[in-house]
Amino acid sequence: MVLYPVMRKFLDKRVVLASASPRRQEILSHAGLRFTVVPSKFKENLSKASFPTPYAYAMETAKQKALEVARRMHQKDLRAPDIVIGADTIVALEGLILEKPVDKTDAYSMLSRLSGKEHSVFTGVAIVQCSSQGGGLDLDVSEFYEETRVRFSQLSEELLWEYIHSGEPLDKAGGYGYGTQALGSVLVEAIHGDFLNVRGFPLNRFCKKLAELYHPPRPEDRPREKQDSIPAVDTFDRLGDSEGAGPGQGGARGDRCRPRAPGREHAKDADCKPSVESVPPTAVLELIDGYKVSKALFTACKMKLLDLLRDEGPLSALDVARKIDATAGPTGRLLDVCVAFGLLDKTERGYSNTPLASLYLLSDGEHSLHSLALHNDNHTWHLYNHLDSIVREGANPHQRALQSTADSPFQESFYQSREKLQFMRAMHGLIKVVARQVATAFDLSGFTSACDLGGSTGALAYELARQYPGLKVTVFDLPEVIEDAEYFQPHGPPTGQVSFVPGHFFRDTLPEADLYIVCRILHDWPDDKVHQLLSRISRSCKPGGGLLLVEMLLDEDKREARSAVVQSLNMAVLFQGRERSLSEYRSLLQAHGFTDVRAVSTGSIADAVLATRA
Ligand SMILES: O=c1[nH]cc([C@@H]2O[C@H](COP(=O)(O)OP(=O)(O)OP(=O)(O)O)[C@@H](O)[C@H]2O)c(=O)[nH]1
Repeated sequence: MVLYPVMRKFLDKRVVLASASPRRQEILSHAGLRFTVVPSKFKENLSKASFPTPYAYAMETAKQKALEVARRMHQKDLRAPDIVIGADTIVALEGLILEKPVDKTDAYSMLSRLSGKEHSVFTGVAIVQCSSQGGGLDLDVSEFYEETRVRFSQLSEELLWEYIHSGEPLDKAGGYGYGTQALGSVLVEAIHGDFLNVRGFPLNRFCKKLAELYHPPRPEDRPREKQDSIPAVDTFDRLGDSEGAGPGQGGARGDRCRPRAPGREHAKDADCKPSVESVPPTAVLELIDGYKVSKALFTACKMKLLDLLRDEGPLSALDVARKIDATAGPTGRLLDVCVAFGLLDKTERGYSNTPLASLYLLSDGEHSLHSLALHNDNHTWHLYNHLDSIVREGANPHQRALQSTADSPFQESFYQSREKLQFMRAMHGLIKVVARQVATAFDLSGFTSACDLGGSTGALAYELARQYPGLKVTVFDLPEVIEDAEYFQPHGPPTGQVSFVPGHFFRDTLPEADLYIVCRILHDWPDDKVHQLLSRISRSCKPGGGLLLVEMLLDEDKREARSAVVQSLNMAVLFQGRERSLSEYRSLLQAHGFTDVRAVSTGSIADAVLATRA
């Protein structure tokens, strides 16, 4: 699936990533870019002292990596790719440039320097546009860098060595890895900027750079565009031109047939008919096939194939089929789909789980989304068969049959059904993957008591308690939820910071707290119910108290934040709710006396919005 609209323009281009970094490959392929990996042979030995700044060094190294690949490919094939992307990530601390440690002692020296301090991570990126004509090679290089500030906790010797012995530091700039799959995240106290930049590739700025390179805005478009925005796909025309000016050669604008996303043609382009060459069908075909891929994932989860491969893998398709009592041919094909979508690795020894599957798809992992997959398969999937009638009539057939009293759809639809525990596990997994980012999005150390309304299993409450030892958190949820919350308690001795109180947030008195939290609750409801709940919170919240909303934020135009617009449709399918943009939440909050509304985008399944009771 192509996630970033700009990437679609590159589907028919030969794009090469001149990097052996698995993280760069992961970031770009998740964003929907199709590319071939050709690791650069450039020796990273430029003299650091000859560069005025650390980022100038990173940009030059990135450029040399990309140029080496472009030239080598041209020599070998007499045809260079269309675009070569190179990158280099470094850590800079007090004028010192740290790259990948050469061994454990080097890792120790880097990490002990970083301990207790703030440093910068710079990634230099070079985009080399190639055109080969008459045997020659024209190269047009564009470079940029991104900076992210990272603060480390004070690290004990024991923690340092334990981390070094994990083996993670050795292939990473500065000797540490950051991100949900990286152990090194435990070392990081705060981060300011693009976290993907720390992992090796600043995706957001990369897309903006592509926008700048391939289509500077036309004068008549300019007032509509925000300074910092990523243009939508229909502004990327130079890449799609089959003839005329090539990359870097300029060319008159507006006088050529400009391919646009279907349905987005401007009136004046009506005579420029899109063709299968200028608008390839790939994106539509991928959309048509999307459900097959989801179903393959659900089936792999339902058959516990990933658990099997964890316990007994690597296994051949035949062995897997024998062990699950299935037919070898289709089993192999199901496994191959999992390989193609990054869930499994396939070698001559057989199939095994990738880190992605190990972290999120085992049935019992700490961050398992296995139950979420099963819940989608067992419940949500069927509702989508009624999407047309939901769109027509405004509610799913389940809701219409129940004629639910508008303030208790959850009780009827999940918590009083056999699906209750699976639904709780699904939601628990979802919150766990974002809990740390939400808990640290703002400094909440000034609050001493918090109440998580509809806090379910306590997934966020326990994370808040971990991050803020002085904070006591009450989870307020329906009695039938609270009675099962004990199954989800984290391992280790209880600290007494988290307690559970049964109640209904539309009917019962809310527990007292300095900070109220509503995490993925408001999106379940239409505006009138949201007003009702905010008004109840506002009455309980003392002046100066806080309200932390955790929701996926739509962009203001509701067209770019893809997962949020899909989730918004999903809320209509499930509960007659919807996702909202920051300005919509701001007006709702202000209407109930909350001011100083600030938002932090986590880049994950929910963003964080903090407001203060005036
Ligand atoms: O949190 C993380 N921080 C950094 C990384 C990885 O660190 C390396 C940085 O090294 P470099 O830029 O020189 O890239 P290489 O791995 O050598 O690959 P090239 O072939 O492009 O030179 C990079 O892999 C980051 O992704 C990380 O993984 N997590």
